[in-house]
Amino acid sequence: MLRGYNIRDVSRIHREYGEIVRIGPNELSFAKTEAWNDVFSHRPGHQEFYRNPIWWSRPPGQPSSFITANPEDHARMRRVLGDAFSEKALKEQEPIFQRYVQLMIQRLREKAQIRDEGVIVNIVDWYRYCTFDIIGDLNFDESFDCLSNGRYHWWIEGIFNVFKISAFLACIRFFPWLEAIFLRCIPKKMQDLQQHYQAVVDKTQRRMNKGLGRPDIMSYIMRNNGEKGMTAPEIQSSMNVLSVGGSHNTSSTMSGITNYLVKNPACLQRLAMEVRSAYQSSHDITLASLLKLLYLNGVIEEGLRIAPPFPAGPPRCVPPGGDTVCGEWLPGGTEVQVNSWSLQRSPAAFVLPEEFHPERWLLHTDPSSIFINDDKNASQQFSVGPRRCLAQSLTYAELRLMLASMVYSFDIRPVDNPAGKLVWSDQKTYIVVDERPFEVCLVSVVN
Ligand code: HEM
Repeated sequence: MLRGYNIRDVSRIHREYGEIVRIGPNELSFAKTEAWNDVFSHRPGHQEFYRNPIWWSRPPGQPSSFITANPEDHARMRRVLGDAFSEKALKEQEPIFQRYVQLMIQRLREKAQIRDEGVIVNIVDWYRYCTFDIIGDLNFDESFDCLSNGRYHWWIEGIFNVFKISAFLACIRFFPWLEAIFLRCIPKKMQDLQQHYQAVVDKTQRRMNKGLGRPDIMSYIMRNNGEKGMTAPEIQSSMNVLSVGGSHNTSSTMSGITNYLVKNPACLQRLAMEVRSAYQSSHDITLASLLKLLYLNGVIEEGLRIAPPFPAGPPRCVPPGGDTVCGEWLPGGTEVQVNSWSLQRSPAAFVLPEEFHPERWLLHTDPSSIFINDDKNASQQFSVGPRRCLAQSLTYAELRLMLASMVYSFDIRPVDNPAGKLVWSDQKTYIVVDERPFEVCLVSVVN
């Protein structure tokens, strides 16, 4: 786990020993579609499988958020948060998404126009600039200004350390007595973590002081926060989680998709043709119109399947008293995970699972497809059940807008150097994919 190869190790164990394997003294991994329902969905007569505290504990010194709350508090918080991610909210928030995606395109065009043969950029950085600027605006009415400055805000640089520290803490929690000792040994890191968190507390307070004025995430939280609402510390801590989860996962998915598109030029060409023939001008690209672009939507589904930003799936524990998963009885407290990486690349679920084929998601246009029997329900990057991602529509909208705007405005070409040849699936994972630089050449298209 500390080497960052846990996902691939578990995947290898699944290939060798089957769909249900033991990966720790008290831990099972499932690579079976049925397990999504058994572990995550609400099953009448069954208790909820609780979030595994080894992975989901409150970071030291921080209050509980919707991620770490017990079932009762979680339901209360989810009620408050829910409307912020409704279709109505998304429509109102569209100008925020448009502003930053257009700014990303404008900044990249400025760079690309300097030389006819285009410009080489580390696209991982640019997608992160865009998604973090969007979430800063959506959460706090304060962009992180990465796109305008062309570099990371200090708060974002700190996040990549937080993932590694969290993975390390999770390893240590397997030996509970070690955690307290470890935390005492890294006072500087703990101070950084606290300073990082305090910045969100301050941003949250500044945004709350502005009131309900704009239809961002905070305005919905404030509007819904009646008598049975969230406390100020719960809101601050939840905004912290949303700032990280609401940006890093999306930019990682965009980088993964771009990596596979560049290596599959026929797919990239088909996508560019679909997008460029659908619009007269980049200003016509709206969230509603993007829903109609079938190939674009297939590319995104395939990207989420083959380059998942959260490859392990959310870890859970069997409730007290025990329960069954995929027909197997497990005692209470058994740690379980549905290993999305293994399942989404399983030959039992998908034809040609290691290859990038957006067509597999277009069956309604091609009933003779070789992908007709693919088990689409195996790919569940947003999870299922009462704790599934609240922002699925928002995320798809953001991915569609970013990807369509990129291929509308640029020819994206491969770069013949180590960063250009990055193999996406070879990267390490510390809870999320530990992305390396990935370089592409962008050539401006005159539309
Ligand atoms: C590709 C992008 C994303 C992926 C793969 C993703 C994945 C997930 C997953 C797997 C969960 C469930 C965790 C669990 O069951 O324990 C979740 C929950 C959640 N996510 Fe996302 N997410 C993404 C983007 C976003 C964005 C952009 C936001 C907000 C701006 C967001 C907000 C949330 C919220 C509020 C929950 C609710 C969890 C709960 O009820 O406890 N996510 N996400």
